[in-house]
Amino acid sequence: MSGPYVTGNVLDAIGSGDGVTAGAVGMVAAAGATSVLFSGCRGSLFMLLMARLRQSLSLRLFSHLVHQDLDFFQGTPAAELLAQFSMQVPRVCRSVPAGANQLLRSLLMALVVGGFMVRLAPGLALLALLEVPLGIANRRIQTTRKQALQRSMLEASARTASGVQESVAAIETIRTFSAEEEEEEQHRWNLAKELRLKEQIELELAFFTLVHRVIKLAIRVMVLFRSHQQLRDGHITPGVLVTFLLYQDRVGGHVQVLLYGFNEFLTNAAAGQKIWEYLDRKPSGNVGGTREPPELQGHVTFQKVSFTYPGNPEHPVLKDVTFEVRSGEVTALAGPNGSGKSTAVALLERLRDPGSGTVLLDGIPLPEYEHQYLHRKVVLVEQDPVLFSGTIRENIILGLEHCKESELQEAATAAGAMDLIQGLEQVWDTGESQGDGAPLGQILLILYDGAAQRWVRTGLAQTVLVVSHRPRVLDGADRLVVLERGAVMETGTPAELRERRGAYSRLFQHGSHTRIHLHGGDPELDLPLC
Ligand SMILES: Nc1ncnc2c1ncn2[C@@H]1O[C@H](COP(=O)(O)OP(=O)(O)OP(=O)(O)O)[C@@H](O)[C@H]1O
Repeated sequence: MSGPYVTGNVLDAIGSGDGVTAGAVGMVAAAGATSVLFSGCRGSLFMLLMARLRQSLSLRLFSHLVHQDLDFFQGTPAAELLAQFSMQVPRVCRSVPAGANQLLRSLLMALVVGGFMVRLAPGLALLALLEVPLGIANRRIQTTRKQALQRSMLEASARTASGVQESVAAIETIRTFSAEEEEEEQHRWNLAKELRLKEQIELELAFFTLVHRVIKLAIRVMVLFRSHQQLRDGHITPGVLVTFLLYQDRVGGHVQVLLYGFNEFLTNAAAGQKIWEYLDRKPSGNVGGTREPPELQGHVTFQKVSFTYPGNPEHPVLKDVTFEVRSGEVTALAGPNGSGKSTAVALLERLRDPGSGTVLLDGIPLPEYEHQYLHRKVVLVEQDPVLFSGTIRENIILGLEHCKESELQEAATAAGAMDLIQGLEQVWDTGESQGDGAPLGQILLILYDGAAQRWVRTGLAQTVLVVSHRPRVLDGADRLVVLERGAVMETGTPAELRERRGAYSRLFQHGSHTRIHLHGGDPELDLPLC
């Protein structure tokens, strides 16, 4: 801030014939050097701050999201969540602190420099500072327009991204209906809408910038005209005029930062609006209780359980369902497609909570159990195992960080997968499939298949609940629960139900157990759920 003041003094000294003194040159140099040093420190400190902020916001958002309920993920396109991590978090972390810093700095500079100008030449200062209210008015109109357009732009970008994601995810359906051209047309339309909005934003920006420049120029001309009179009348010296003009440039810059920066700051903070909404969102339902009994019998009871998916409230999926899964037994859940078997399993896994009724484990409602304890005790072996990137070891110990190496090997051996894995030591530790080895997916499928079959056969698990369409698996169970359209139709041993010739027998009548495999599954690979 002292730079223009020192420069003006040096000029006046030259003008009055005193010449340039070493002291005056030293002051100019010191003012410049100090300014350079401080801007360097400010820049690097802010880069460091932004990097840290980005890391911690990303981490907070991710750990908040993984605890949300499934309805949230069902109702939120994955592309929108990805966009938060890849675009919005970096944008907010880059622009918000930098913007706040710039605003504070410019506010301070504008106040101090404005004060200097008023002290140097009050009449000229009032004229020069006219730029502030005019600039604010111009900016305010622009901001309102820009914010509305940017909101539409964000929505349009999210629509384009989720359109691409949906098309990629449903490529088989698109191919089946030969709807490639419709998808292309839809994407073209989405892109065209984005482009139109972008053009409108840029045109408006150009117009309002032009208006601001014209205001600035007009004020500069008036200041020069007035300062000429003041110089002529001897109210100011040429040095004071130079100092004043240099300050006017600076104050103009800072006022611009205040006007434009504030708007920019608000826009960038608004880009983070979704992030704050996600961070504020509390998962619906009860997250978990505190019970961790040392012993479990494994007796499961569904007591008058009803359930409806929030996405389809008109269609109750489970209606007053009551059945037991007894400890030490293999109970099979049977029923035609869509009868609610997977939903019942989802309730037992607490992926969802019943609308009414209760699911009890050893007579205690599931929500009373501690979250991690429950998921260590109630284990789901899925038909299509999900593979995470990483090694086989990491995939097996998912959720069991403190699992010992010996336990890990025991589990793989019990599942009958150790021979395969031993032939592929690289995969076990590195996740890379080498040479002619089987791909990772195949190994884990065999691993899970083997584990599930063994549990059914040997009763390795205390209680087994099987969901299957395979007659061999159903007939091998101790007890059956037959669901139809979300209601329990029959329960009993396979022999009793075969004899009764009711809902269970209907399952095996010609064609009734043939599944339509939209996802390319194989009925013979239907695996038990445990
Ligand atoms: N996330 C969901 N949102 C809305 N409805 C759903 C959802 N998941 C399943 N449904 C519906 O709930 C009903 C029961 O589905 P569920 O998957 O539990 O049946 P299922 O007996 O396991 O069928 P399948 O033998 O084909 O696996 C079906 O009508 C299905 O369309």
